[in-house]
Amino acid sequence: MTGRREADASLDRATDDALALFADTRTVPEPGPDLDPERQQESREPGGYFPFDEDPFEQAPAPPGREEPSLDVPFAGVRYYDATGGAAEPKGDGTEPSPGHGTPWQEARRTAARAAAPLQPCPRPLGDALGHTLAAPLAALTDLPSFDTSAMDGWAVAGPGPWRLPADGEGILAGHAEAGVLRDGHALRIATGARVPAGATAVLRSEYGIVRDAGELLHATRHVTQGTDIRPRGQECRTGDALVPAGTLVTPAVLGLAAAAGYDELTVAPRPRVEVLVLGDELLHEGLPHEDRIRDALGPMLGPWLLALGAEVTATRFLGDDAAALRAALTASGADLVLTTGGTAAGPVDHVHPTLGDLGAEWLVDGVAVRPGHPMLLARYGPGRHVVGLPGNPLAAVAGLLTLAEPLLRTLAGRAARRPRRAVLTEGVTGRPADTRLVPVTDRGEGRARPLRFHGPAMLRGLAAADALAVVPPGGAARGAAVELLDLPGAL
Ligand SMILES: Nc1nc2c(c(=O)[nH]1)N[C@H]1C(S)=C(S)[C@@H](COP(=O)(O)OP(=O)(O)OC[C@H]3O[C@@H](n4cnc5c(N)ncnc54)[C@H](O)[C@@H]3O)O[C@H]1N2
Ligand code: MOO
Repeated sequence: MTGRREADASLDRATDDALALFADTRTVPEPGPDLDPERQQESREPGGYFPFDEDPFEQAPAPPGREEPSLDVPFAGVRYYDATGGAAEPKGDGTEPSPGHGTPWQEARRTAARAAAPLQPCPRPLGDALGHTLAAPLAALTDLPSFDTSAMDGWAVAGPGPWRLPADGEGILAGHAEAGVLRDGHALRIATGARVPAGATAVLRSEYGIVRDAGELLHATRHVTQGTDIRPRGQECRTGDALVPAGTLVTPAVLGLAAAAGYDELTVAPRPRVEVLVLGDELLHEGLPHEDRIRDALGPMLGPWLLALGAEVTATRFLGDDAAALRAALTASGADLVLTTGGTAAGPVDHVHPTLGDLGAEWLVDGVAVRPGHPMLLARYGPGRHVVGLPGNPLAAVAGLLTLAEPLLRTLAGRAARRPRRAVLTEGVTGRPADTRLVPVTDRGEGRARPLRFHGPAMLRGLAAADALAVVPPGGAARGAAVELLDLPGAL
């Protein structure tokens, strides 16, 4: 235990330094638990239980026989596709890029962000604007408050006390102000939010006043100065002030502010329309996996995440491994973005590349130097018609969603880029020299992120326990190195 505490203390000390030196994350990994998916443990532990003082997601070396197959072995017969369109046959002359090469991860994200222009803004009623992006700055249509307002229940007073009260006990309620001038030396009951009458110099809270002389005179138990407990007109904003900039996501708070500032509708970028095409004959949509068939894990995941990314899912279609159906669905789609899952590699029924090639697609990103997810792709197959191909392995698909679909949707929806979040790793992460790694991590607080087990490309167990994906630069990162975190859409 002492050793662990000392290690934590030394990590704490390292945290600030490492965050300050964030740009330099390509530190050599220290020897430590091995997180390389090629060698990582599969998802079972003997008995399936963990002692309470152990974290079930703590890394552990892979027991023999449970390793994932190595990705370092070049594939025989793999087809490579050029970036200019169409499918290129393997040249077979040894000049093909080795699997794992592709567009560098950061460049792929930049390309995706620049692939499209923001959609045409449109007005939306407030009640229908949540989750959209403001296409114009929200400028106040009124001063806020729009009149001098009492901040407390009590009395509006004019000049120094004691003050004379009206014989009939009259007062002012919010929304019921009578025009009238309060004369010096007089007071009037007032409610929070009511308009302060002309002539009033302050509001005396009810707990700071005593009424004497048969209800005729008000005495203060605290000193009140000019303006006490009055919210002056325009205190929060003046008409025309920019309240939030264009590109802001319409949250419940933005809706409230817009209503307070006088809006009935907002000018927003429409949600990009996304059609999801789930490929694979092996997929089941209910019940237990059986024989050689498995449950579709992507259909249920992508819809909610796309919504959280600002998109509207117009349809989710299950096409099996049918090239003609894929071609027909792509051709018929009117979506801003078609998202396919599976079929991006070079297997006998991997139809995504050949079909896009047949449609004359322009390849914007064809493979990314990232693990998992390297076969992901982005192509344009007509004006304003984009397709992101996600690999079939579920964690690889999520890597593709956040690498290519997220920046493209952000641009289409006119959303401002978020400031990258950073954290230092509590464990070193190994990596291949040319590939960025995206590793599920939990947020340990104070800028620390703990890499999780069960992060193989075909696994979702680590991701389901994660707060974010850590972006580990090529070559890996040492314990204590600062890395960027990609928030998972559900946790935004
Ligand atoms: N010759 C090569 N083979 C493979 C390569 C390669 O470079 N050359 N890359 C491997 C990697 S890495 C990945 S990732 C996958 C990508 O393959 P595809 O995009 O073609 O996907 P599929 O082959 O259709 O499926 C892969 C895997 O994922 C399962 N899957 C598919 N869809 C779903 C779903 N909706 N829910 C759950 N699981 C799904 C599928 O059954 C396969 O097990 O290619 C490697 N091969
Ligand atoms: O490693 Mo693959 O790229 O499973 O995604």
